[in-house]
Amino acid sequence: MLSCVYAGLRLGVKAQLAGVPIPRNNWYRNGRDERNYKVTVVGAGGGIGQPLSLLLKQNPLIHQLTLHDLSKTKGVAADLSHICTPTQVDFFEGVQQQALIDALQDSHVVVVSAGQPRKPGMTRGELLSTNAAVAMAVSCAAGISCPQALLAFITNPINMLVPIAAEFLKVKGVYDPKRLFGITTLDVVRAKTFIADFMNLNPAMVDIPIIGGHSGDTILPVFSHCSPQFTGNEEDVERLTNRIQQAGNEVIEAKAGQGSATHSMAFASARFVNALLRGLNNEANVIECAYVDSDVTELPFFATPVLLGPNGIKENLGLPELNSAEQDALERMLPELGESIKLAIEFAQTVIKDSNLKQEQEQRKADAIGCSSDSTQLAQNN
Ligand SMILES: NC(=O)c1ccc[n+]([C@@H]2O[C@H](COP(=O)([O-])OP(=O)(O)OC[C@H]3O[C@@H](n4cnc5c(N)ncnc54)[C@H](O)[C@@H]3O)[C@@H](O)[C@H]2O)c1
Ligand SMILES: O=C(O)C[C@H](O)C(=O)O
Repeated sequence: MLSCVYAGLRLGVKAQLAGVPIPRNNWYRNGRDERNYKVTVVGAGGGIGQPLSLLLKQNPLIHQLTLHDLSKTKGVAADLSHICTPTQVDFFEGVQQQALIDALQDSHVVVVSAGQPRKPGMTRGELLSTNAAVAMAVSCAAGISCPQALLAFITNPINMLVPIAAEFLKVKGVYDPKRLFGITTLDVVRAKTFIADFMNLNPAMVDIPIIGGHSGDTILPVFSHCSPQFTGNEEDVERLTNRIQQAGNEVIEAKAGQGSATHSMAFASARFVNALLRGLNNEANVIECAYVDSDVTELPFFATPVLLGPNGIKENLGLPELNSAEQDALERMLPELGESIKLAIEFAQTVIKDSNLKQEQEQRKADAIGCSSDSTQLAQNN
């Protein structure tokens, strides 16, 4: 470990002496330690969680990487801990909520990839019944252990789990719409790749906003704002839009029942987490598309480009100006996305009503207005 650090420092000094700029991402740069953040990965033993944790172990802003899953994190953590970067790795595992509460303690960022992936022929919406419990467990644990953390969900159905998480965070009295995210970066990563292929460019040169949500027609790439300008015709836009919208199925079919996208999602989510951390670090102009609490359309959640800062979302940059085909696509998608959000909120409210969380919420309201314990009891009985 130490020899790695010294080798890194030597390389850094040599590069400086030779007038070679030290790459931005090198963790040994200038002896300056900006490694300030604790990131917890929930679902860290899974297909996404493992490669995501590998990428985060190399992130220069993370001092503590905590892995949580029902099982497997002991081995993954031991394995990652041998990698010669200064990031400390620890793990928690087990089905008990306490393991999650302990894992999340004082996290700055929590990234959630826990839950089942689709099988061929399934829609993302069909994952709701199994994966809603993850949104509930993580939100409740975050409310206790890290109410200020940025919470970023990978788990599907993103369009529904983010509104569900918001409901549980509200019950816990810790909902901050600027700190809750559904990660849609994979759609952007795919769009950059497919457009770069078409235009014979390096994908790193391509940028395009993707708005809406994360499933089928709700994924809307805004080709009129592609940079550099998209050179194809209308048919090319239609064909590539369709490929971006269906790219999840492309991977699921190729994996033939062995899960959905994992490595590309690990790449996309590591990039998104890095953007959140750069925002926390107060870097300028950190912009990513994400599915967030929103007032840019009539829907309460919507993906748009957001400017990130020390408290999460600094500014929602809103809808880019749309051409008429994009405006039509937006109007077509709104009812479907709106219906998913409505169902999700109803689902969460039913669970809340049937659980003792409602009582907890009433108690907190009563405490806030300084009620006596007698009147609190009355409120609970009602
Ligand atoms: N947002 C996106 O763009 C995107 C992209 C790809 C996949 N996904 C979604 O990510 C999720 C995970 O995919 P995967 O391929 O990693 O699945 P996976 O089955 O390989 O891994 C999921 C992991 O979650 C763990 N888990 C399940 N319930 C848990 C709980 N309550 N607490 C802690 N851990 C729990 C499992 O033990 C498993 O290790 C799926 O829902 C998938 O649809 C989203
Ligand atoms: O397609 C899936 O179910 C996984 C993910 O949402 C994807 O877009 O690859």
